[in-house]
Formats: sequence, structure tokens, C-alpha cells
Amino acid sequence: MAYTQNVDACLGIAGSGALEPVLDEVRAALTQLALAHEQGTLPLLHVPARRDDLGLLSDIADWMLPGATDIVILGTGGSSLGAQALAQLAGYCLPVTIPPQGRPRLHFLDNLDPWTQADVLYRLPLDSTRWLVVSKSGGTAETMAQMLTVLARLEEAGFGGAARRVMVALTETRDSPLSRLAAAHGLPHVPHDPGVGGRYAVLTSVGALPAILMGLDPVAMREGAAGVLQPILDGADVLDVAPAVGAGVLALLERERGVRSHVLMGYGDRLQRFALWHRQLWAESLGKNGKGAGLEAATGPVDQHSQLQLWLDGPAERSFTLLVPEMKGQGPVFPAGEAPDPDLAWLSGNTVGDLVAAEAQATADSLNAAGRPVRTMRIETLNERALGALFMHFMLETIIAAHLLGVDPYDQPAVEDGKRRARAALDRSAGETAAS
Ligand SMILES: O=P(O)(O)OC[C@H]1O[C@H](O)[C@H](O)[C@@H](O)[C@@H]1O
Repeated sequence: MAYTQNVDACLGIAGSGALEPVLDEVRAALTQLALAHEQGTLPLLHVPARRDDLGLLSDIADWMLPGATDIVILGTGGSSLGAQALAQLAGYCLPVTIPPQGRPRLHFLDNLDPWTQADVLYRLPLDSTRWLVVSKSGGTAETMAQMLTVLARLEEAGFGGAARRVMVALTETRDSPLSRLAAAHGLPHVPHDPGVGGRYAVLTSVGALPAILMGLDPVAMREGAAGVLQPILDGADVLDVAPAVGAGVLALLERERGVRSHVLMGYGDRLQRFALWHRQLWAESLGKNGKGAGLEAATGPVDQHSQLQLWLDGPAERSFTLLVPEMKGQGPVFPAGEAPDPDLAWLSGNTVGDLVAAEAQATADSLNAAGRPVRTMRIETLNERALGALFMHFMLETIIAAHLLGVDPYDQPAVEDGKRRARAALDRSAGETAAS
């Protein structure tokens, strides 16, 4: 297993006997998932075994990479966060990012900001920058706004007609603004799997193409995911299905212990975007009909210095999942022998990884001592296989949590209202400008 999960401390607080009735409900969710796999009604469950799409993705990467100094990925939410999590594994999106040897710089434009957009358009070398536009619907306002400004800038800079040599569209094969623009400009098209929702799409081309561009192995990612799914397909006992146990325990804490928010805290820099990816997955899948607990993304050890006081001493309404990669012995060593300062003698001979590992353990112990429920997930080696396994773990855990909550994990009806209002506001101001 690419990771281990320990929920003993949560059960110590919630009472292990209380889990059994929840597990009965979880079993029903597992039966539904196994059936959905058998009947092919949930394409997400078939992605781990897919290989047929990878040839096209490699061809596209081979086409994009030669001569590229910069790759910009346009897309938001489910069209970006999974790839960002993968990027941190490859050494990108970190506090100090030095692109791996021979690889281009990588930029994710998942937020829309007028100044960032201007910087991107006017400060990146247009002749050696490649653009990957990702949108399942092909109509998301922010992504389309970014794409339009890139196309206009290429035109302005005299690269008119060049979009087809520097830009790729990843979207569903159906009529949409993005697919129409792609056709008009002759852009290569990578299909977005129509049966897989955006926030569940990281294992598909949405994560796999960026992974290949970054030099990661998408097969290992899918193999890791398959390993988490397999016990469900095999009809294993619920206690041997890690996401099932996870969902059951979180639901138990919500029901019996008044937990209203779950903190996902990854240790080290490389799980920060992963936690953001999961935050969207959880929030959009479960926040419905007045139901759904929150999901807070945190990074250790840095957030110990900003959040731990509240977590330990504030309202007892949170659960904690610590994601801890094995890092003992990793990184630079503090010199052994006599310490340069007596107050720092305790560090001598240890590595940076030893310190971070000790801090993770100490935080778990402090939270436990304060009666706060902690689940610890340990990752043996943080690589594509482990990340694929964790992606699948949290997608399944979320789907099972939705079953326990009685909500549909695959839609996000409330989000549409804000989009409609933003569009109406701009339409109105266009009307007013025209009238004045
Ligand atoms: O991939 P897209 O269709 O552009 O959607 C990007 C994002 O936009 C929306 O607002 C949805 O709420 C998200 O679930 C989605 O991931």
C-alpha cells in the first residue's frame, strides 16, 4: 500500500462501538460502487485501468515541449488543482521553484487577476511559451477570459495565426465557446472524458497531460489509484477498504462529536496543493441541502504557527487528518558535535526531515492530548504512485461520505447562480455604456 491510515485516536474519542452502525451504511455504499463499476455507470472507476488515451497525450506533449521555455495552464477548479498537486511532486509550485533540468517553467493561471494576466501576456517570451487551455464545460468565464486575452496578445504581437502552433485545448467534444474557438484557430484538441466530473478528473487527461509535460509517469499514478479501488471491486471487508473506514469515521465524528470541519494538513511543501484539490472536491460534492461539514486545507509545520492555538484551545469542532510523507533522514543535516548555540544543541546531527517528522508526531500527540480527533496517514514514498493512491482515496471517501449524508456527490447546482449574476452585471453595464 502506498500509504497507511490510522484512525485509532479518532475512535478513542468517538468510541469504537459507535462505528459499527455507520459501517453498515458504508457497506451499502461499497456495494453500489462495485455495481457501478460492473455496469460501467461511473466512468471514474474505470480510469485507473485505462491506457488507451496515453498515446495521444504523449504525442501532444512531444509536440508542445520542443523549444518551450514556459508552459501556461489556463483552467480553474477541477481543471487545475489536481495538476497543481502533481506539479508540486515534480518540483514546481514550491516556495523556490527551479524547473527540473531541461524542463520549461510552468505557470498555472487558475485565478483571474488583471495584473497577473497583464504580466503573463507582456513578460513571458511569446515565441517560446506554450498554452494549455483546460475546461470541461468549455465555457467557464475566467478561463475563457484568459484565453481571449492570450489570442488577442498573439495577434497584437504579430503572431497572428500562430495560436495553432502554441496552444492546445482540453475540453469535452461538444459545442462550447472553447471548442468553437479551438476549431476557428485550428488548435489541437484533447478530449475531456464526458463521464467524469471536473473535480474527479485528475486521473484522466486533465492530470495526465500536465503530468507528462512535467516528466511524471501517469501510469504509476493510475496504478496507485487502482490499488486503492481494488479492495472495493474484490468485495473486501469494509475494514480493509481505507476510504470506507475514513468516510465512516469522519461521519461518526460529525454525528456524535459535533465535528463541523475537517482539517487536512500535509507535512512539507509538496502536499499543499493536494489539500486545496481535496478542499474543492469535498466542498462541492457535499455542501448541499443545508448539509456538509467544512474542509480546511493546511500545511505543516508552517500552519502550526498560525492555526494550532485555535485547534487546540478553541471550539472542539474539528477533526484532523495529518498527511505525513516519510522524511526521516531526508534533507540537509544539522552539523553534529558541539552546537553553535547551546539552545540549538537538540538539533545536532539530525536532518531537516527528522525535525519535520518530529513536529508532525508532536502535533498529533498534542491534538490527541487535547481530546481532538486525529487521523494519521503515512506515505512511504511521495511519488506518482502514492499521489495517485491518495487522489483515489479521497475521491472514494468523498463519494462514500455523500452516501452517508444523503446528497449527490456529482453536481454543484448552487455555484451556477453566482456565474449567472456576474454575467448579467457585465451585460447590464455594456447596455448602459451603449446607451450613454
Ligand atoms: O472545467 P470547467 O468546466 O471550466 O469548470 C471549472 C470549475 O468551474 C465551476 O465553477 C465548477 O463549480 C467547478 O466544479 C469546476 O471545476
